[in-house]
Amino acid sequence: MEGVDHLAFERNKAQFDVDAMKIVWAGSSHALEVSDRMSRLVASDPAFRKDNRAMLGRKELFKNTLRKAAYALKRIIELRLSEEEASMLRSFVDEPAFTDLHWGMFVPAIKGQGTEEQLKKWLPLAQKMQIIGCYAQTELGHGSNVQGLETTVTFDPKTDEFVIHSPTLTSSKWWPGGLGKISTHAVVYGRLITDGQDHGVHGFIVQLRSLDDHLPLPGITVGDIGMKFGNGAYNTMDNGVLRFDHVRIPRDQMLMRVSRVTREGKYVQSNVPRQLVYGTMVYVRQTIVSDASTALSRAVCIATRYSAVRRQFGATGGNPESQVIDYKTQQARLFPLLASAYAFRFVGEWLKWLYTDVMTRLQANDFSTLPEAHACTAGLKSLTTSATSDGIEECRKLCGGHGYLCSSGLPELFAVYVPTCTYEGDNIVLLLQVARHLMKTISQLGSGKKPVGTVAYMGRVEQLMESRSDVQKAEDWLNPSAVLGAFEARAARKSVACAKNLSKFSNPEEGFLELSNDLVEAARAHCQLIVVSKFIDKLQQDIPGKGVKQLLEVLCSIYALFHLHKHLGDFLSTGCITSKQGSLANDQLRSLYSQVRPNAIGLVDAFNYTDHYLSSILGRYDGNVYPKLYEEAWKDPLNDSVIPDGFQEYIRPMLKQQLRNARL
Ligand SMILES: CCCCCCCC/C=C\CCCCCCC/C=C/C(=O)SCCNC(=O)CCNC(=O)[C@H](O)C(C)(C)COP(=O)(O)OP(=O)(O)OC[C@H]1O[C@@H](n2cnc3c(N)ncnc32)[C@H](O)[C@@H]1OP(=O)(O)O
Ligand SMILES: Cc1cc2nc3c(=O)[nH]c(=O)nc-3n(C[C@H](O)[C@H](O)[C@H](O)COP(=O)(O)OP(=O)(O)OC[C@H]3O[C@@H](n4cnc5c(N)ncnc54)[C@H](O)[C@@H]3O)c2cc1C
Repeated sequence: MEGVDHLAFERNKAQFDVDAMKIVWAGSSHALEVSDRMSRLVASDPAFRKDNRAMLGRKELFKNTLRKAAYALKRIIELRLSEEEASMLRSFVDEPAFTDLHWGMFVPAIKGQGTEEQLKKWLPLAQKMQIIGCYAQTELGHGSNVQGLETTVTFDPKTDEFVIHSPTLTSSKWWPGGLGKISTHAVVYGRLITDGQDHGVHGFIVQLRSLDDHLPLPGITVGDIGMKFGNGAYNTMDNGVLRFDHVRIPRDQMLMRVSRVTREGKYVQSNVPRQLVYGTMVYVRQTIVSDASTALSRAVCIATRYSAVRRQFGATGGNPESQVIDYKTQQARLFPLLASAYAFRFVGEWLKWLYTDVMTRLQANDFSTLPEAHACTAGLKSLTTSATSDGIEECRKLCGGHGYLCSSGLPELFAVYVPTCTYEGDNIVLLLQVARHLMKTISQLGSGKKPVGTVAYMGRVEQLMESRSDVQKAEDWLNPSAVLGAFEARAARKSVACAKNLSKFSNPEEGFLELSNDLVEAARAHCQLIVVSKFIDKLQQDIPGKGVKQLLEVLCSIYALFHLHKHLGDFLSTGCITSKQGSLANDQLRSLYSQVRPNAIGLVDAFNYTDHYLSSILGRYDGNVYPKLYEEAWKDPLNDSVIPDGFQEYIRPMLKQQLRNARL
């Protein structure tokens, strides 16, 4: 029935102030107001329609993305939107596009690695979109190992230029988004060579295409790398290939904040650490953590609403069948994902703070927190994107057969989301970076250097190696200090075990390779501890609204106890808890799921997503699923005609032949 809220009875069950929770989710009343306004603006404009994406061929799909990007910019200018509003509007357009790389990587790379002079020259051009840029780091043969890049950038003192060259096939730039067809410029990473000396990888601003006719400049070969996973999905993006044949750029197009080359060809390093060349990745990894909460909450919103609509079995005495959300197994799969979405939101908020703090310190030449920022962004990017990818797929399964339909919104969400496990650093490679940080922290404990930030607990390692949980009854697990104690002890013990095993190797690098699986597990345990502790920290804040804080406490406990249950082997084998305590945690989880149940719809409504943004019939706000699924089926191009193309040509003759054979 059109106009009827089929989920109203669920909404009436909520025991908390949903509007207040919306503010907590958005981060502030201001952020909620802006995101609400921008999402409605996009949803109400037919130019941003996206329900036909899965049906479009690559060329049509891509052209459509270009149209939307140009139209979005036109609206941003017409409506005089602020940077914050414009960025929100682009995110609600919800279609991967070259603009993501322009705003998300090209502009930040210039901002982070350019000198004042370079900022003055390039930023206005990029900000007004008079040029369009991408981030060209990865090569056909080299992605994770940035130091292994082959592209050469050789200084020619005669002309005061750099000569960029792709010496081998494997040195071809491969993957950069926006590069394939649209970008006019790129920040290109290559090995800087002066006077025959290789100074390692540096970034350079390079013009790729003419601003007059958009043709590649001399010496440049550029194109798209081809279709990617899933129909529609990430194929709106022109991931590209790029080769240089001795292309010349002026010397002042080297990004020179970290180091520079003088007119005479002398290589001069500034006082900032070399790792700042990797700064753009740190920035983007931080944004990816917040985006994880957005992607996961979308999937959870769809699966939760549909689980309340869907009924199976249990019809007794003329009553309808049971809502599948009432099955304990459904709750045990769904509610930890709901809790994870909130957990990632808050750890994302904290990571943004950490990043901003590091940036402020860098301005004052304080580089002390850079290793912590690198380890946290790398580890949390890895943890949250892996969990979100798995979570989206779990949500698809939670929706049964209908989840497999494109109109559920889940296949496309998965296909667009899953490469986050690879881009901006493969998730295993990044966890190994965290492990290095942990091993270094442990190795420095004896020197009296006090660990700070997220590794501060390592300073209590002796106590944590001995500690025993004092949980005696299920409710004791609601105590944040019981949870923190267990997670800290597990993380510390896993790291210490790795460090002890590493010390048995005469060659530490060999040991690191041999023990890398254990190191990855230790890094994961450390990252889970960060998520749990930042959720607990969030709850120390003043959170207004009836029942809001109480529900967040429930979700925090679910996040922690679900992981304790899932990784029980870790907690038991390291002796942090007993098997009895493990089973009490499980008892507590069941009770927590029951507390979430009446509030489940309210908790996903608090994400404040429009139907346009969700693009899911199963996740419709009004729960009017069946009539809309039925209606949608008839829109499929296969249903344009009763008899499909190809039937007369192939199937009718085949049928006839088979009938003839049968009569013989
Ligand atoms: C339904 C439809 C839904 C639609 C939704 C639509 C919404 C839009 C969706 C999507 C939009 C997408 C927008 C985003 C697009 C992203 C595109 C992706 C871009 C990319 O992938 S860019 C390329 C990224 N590449 C990588 O990440 C490479 C990974 N590798 C590395 O980072 C490094 O090589 C390394 C860290 C693995 C190793 O480096 P290296 O060998 O130099 O280092 P080590 O020797 O190990 O360490 C040396 C030293 O440096 C420290 N270090 C390393 N990295 C950093 C750093 N980044 N910052 C600071 N410090 C660093 C390291 O710890 C060592 O320190 P110590 O010496 O030990 O102290
Ligand atoms: C959709 C998408 C968009 C992208 N956009 C851009 C872009 O805009 N700009 C850009 O420059 N790049 C981009 N990339 C490239 C991306 O950054 C790389 O693919 C990523 O960094 C992973 O590197 P790789 O492909 O070399 O993987 P590999 O390193 O080859 O990984 C292959 C396997 O080897 C394993 N492995 C590698 N090294 C180690 C190790 N040391 N120890 C243990 N295991 C290891 C990995 O875990 C993985 O299982 C994009 C990629 C994708 C998929």
